[in-house]
Amino acid sequence: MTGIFLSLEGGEGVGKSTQLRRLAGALEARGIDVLVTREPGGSDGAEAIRSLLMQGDVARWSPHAETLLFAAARADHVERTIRPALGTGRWVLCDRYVDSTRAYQGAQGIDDAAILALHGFGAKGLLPDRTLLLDLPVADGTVRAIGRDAGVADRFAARGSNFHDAVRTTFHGIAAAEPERVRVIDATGTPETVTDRLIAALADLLP
Ligand SMILES: Nc1ncnc2c1ncn2[C@@H]1O[C@H](COP(=O)(O)OP(=O)(O)OP(=O)(O)O)[C@@H](O)[C@H]1O
Ligand SMILES: Cc1cn([C@H]2C[C@H](O)[C@@H](COP(=O)(O)O)O2)c(=O)[nH]c1=O
Repeated sequence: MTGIFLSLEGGEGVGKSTQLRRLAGALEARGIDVLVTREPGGSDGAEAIRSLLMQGDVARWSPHAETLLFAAARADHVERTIRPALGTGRWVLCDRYVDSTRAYQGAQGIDDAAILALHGFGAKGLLPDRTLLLDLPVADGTVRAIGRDAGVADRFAARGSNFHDAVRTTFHGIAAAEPERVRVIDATGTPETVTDRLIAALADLLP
């Protein structure tokens, strides 16, 4: 029995965590056994690496070191959490995955082929069955995130709008290159409206 692997992607404050919870509820209401997880994190080792990645000065890690830390966290997460859950038939809903590395570390000059090679080694290349890319203008996501965090930004959110524009552009490039896996979801409007769009983008996978 193999479950379905879904990832939610997008920039800061677009509503991934909100939609992950709402989507999990909607799937459970259909009788689907769901595991909600996140990156970086999702296993004991990966959560420990998350603390290293999220705290401290913006320049704490070089882009190369940062990329390796994300890949190491993902390797542990996939091995200890994601594959076992999929193996028992559960649906895994993951808040960010390898496309975030391609977008965020890619925006710092890390080569996409190198990121995918690391992913091939660390996670044996596991990709989601469907990636839902929540799309919102950077300024709108920033307003949402500031409202949530009361102005306290982590190492990534603290970067400027040029960086976040590059992240959004890279996400769009991935979606254009892999339209079957990656669906762009308009993240404007109410949470209810956005959830309806997500469910529609999963119609072919639902039982
Ligand atoms: N559709 C929506 N309309 C208005 N506000 C929203 C909507 N969805 C989420 N929010 C609010 O925006 C803020 C950011 O949402 P959320 O934490 O889900 O985003 P995120 O994409 O997970 O952010 P990050 O990547 O920064 O962790 C929260 O305060 C949330 O309540
Ligand atoms: C998986 C992953 C994440 N990031 C960045 C993106 C975000 O700014 C943070 C995670 O914060 P969140 O509130 O949990 O979304 O980490 C990254 O740069 N590269 C990655 O692979």
